[in-house]
Amino acid sequence: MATENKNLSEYDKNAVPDAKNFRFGIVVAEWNETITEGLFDGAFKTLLENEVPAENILRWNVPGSFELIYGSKKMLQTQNVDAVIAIGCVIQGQTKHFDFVCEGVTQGIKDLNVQTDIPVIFCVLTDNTMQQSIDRSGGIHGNKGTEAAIAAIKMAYIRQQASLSHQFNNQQLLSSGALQIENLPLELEE
Ligand SMILES: Nc1c(NC[C@H](O)[C@H](O)[C@H](O)CO)[nH]c(=O)[nH]c1=O
Ligand SMILES: CC(=O)[C@@H](O)COP(=O)(O)O
Repeated sequence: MATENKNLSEYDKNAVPDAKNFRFGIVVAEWNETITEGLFDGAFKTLLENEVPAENILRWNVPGSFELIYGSKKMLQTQNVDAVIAIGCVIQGQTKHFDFVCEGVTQGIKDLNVQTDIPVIFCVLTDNTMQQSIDRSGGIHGNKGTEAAIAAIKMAYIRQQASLSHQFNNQQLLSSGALQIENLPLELEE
C-alpha cells in the first residue's frame, strides 16, 4: 500500500504495548532540518502520548542521514536504551548521490538490526521532492515520525518478551533437572 492510501499518523492505541518503562534514543539528521524536526516532533509527541516519560527519551543530532548509522551504533552501544529511532530526510538532487546515501543508510541500519540486540527503527524519508517530504512529516499523509515511534514501542516490547521467554525456558529446564547449571547455555549479551 502506498503512503498516499494510508495516513502515517493513524494507529490503534489499544494495540500498542505498555511503554512507560522503556527508554528510547532518537538520532536526528540535520540535513533538511525543517523536515527532520517535523519527524522528531511526531515521534516525540507519540512517545509521550503512550506514557513514555520525557526523561526516558534521549536525542542526538548528526550531520546527515549517512551519519545515522554511526550515531545509532554509538547510541545503542553506550546508552541504556530499549530501541533507537533514526530520523532523516533524503531528497533527490541533480546527481546520483541520492541513490548512494539512501542505499547506504538503508543497508547500515539493516546491519545494526542484524548485528546488535537493540532494534533500530528506519525513519528516513527518501523522496523525489520537498513537497513529498512535507506531506509525510506532518502534512496531508501524516507523520512518519509517529509511525516510527509506534514501531519502536512494539519492537522494544518484542525484545523484552523474547528475553523473558529465554530466561523462563532456562529456569524451567533448571527446575525440571533437565539442565544443570554447568551446561546452561551462555546468556546472550544484553
Ligand atoms: N543530500 C542529503 C544528504 N547528504 C549528506 C549525507 O547524508 C552525508 O552527511 C554526507 O555525505 C557526509 O557523509 N543527507 C541527508 O540527510 N539528506 C539529503 O538530502
Ligand atoms: C541526496 C543528496 O546528497 C543530494 O540531495 C545532493 O544533491 P546533488 O545530487 O544535486 O549534489
